[in-house]
Amino acid sequence: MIVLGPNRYGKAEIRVVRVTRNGDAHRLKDLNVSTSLSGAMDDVHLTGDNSAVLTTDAQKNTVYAFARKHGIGAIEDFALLLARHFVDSQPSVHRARVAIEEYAWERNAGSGHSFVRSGGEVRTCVAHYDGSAARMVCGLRDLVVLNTTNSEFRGFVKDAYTTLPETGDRILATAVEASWRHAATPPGGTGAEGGEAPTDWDKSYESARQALLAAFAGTYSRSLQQTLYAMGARVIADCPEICEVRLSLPNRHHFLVDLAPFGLDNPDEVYLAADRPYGLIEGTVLRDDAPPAGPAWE
Ligand SMILES: O=c1[nH]c(=O)c2[nH]c(=O)[nH]c2[nH]1
Repeated sequence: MIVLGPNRYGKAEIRVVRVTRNGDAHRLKDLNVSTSLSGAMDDVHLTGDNSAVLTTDAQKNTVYAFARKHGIGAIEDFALLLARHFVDSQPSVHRARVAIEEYAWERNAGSGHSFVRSGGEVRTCVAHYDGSAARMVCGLRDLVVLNTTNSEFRGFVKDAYTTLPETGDRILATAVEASWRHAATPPGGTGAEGGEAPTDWDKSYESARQALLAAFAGTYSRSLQQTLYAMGARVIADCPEICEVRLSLPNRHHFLVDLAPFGLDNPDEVYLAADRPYGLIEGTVLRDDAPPAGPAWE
């Protein structure tokens, strides 16, 4: 017997730039939106009957039309708006997943209409909606951070292949990829179940980001693993609306260069920044009473 397993479909990477023109002070939102729908799609796959299909082309058009009609505030609100629309307007669509990346721009030279892309950091969110519950995962990637001290690494296993020397002081650097889960949001609302509503997604994002940065800077690190836990725990402690944090931290190794051949010492001043291979440290930090994640991470 051959059967159809889980399936979904949508439009990936819909690039939308929305300009809001308030007099001379323009605002810019630069997004990459991916939609993904699932539901009563068995016949589409099994018999070629497309009557349940809301085309990926229409999904793309909806993103542009909603950008015009509703504007774009916090990406989380835009993602929820789209996810709810697809499920609530189409009987064949039972679940929607809307993922958004936001690229940040800042004003250029104080101008109202000139912008400069800021940082490398990208803000992310993934909204899920199934007609009754909405789930939100927010996050960021490419947040590059570096400590010039307060990082050691020693006491590790020494097997036949271990050559790494122990160090009591090294550079610790990483490009943070983090995502954090909010509790389920009720239909029609943007808040979290249990009264701790992230009604202001921008504020919630900013406090999670600040918590990650503060923990990275403030932790005396005995390993990147320990720093990872400190960063996740700080987000959970500082942001009551967040119940789970997942982190992926590439260890951006900085090796002291041997300058002895040139008759020079190197008292922790000149490093080679290696790009690969790199250690990849990943982990999840969560409240022990976190509600079930459902499809939030899918
Ligand atoms: O913080 C670290 N964790 C490791 O597991 C590891 N492994 C390694 O070679 N260097 C490091 N650094």
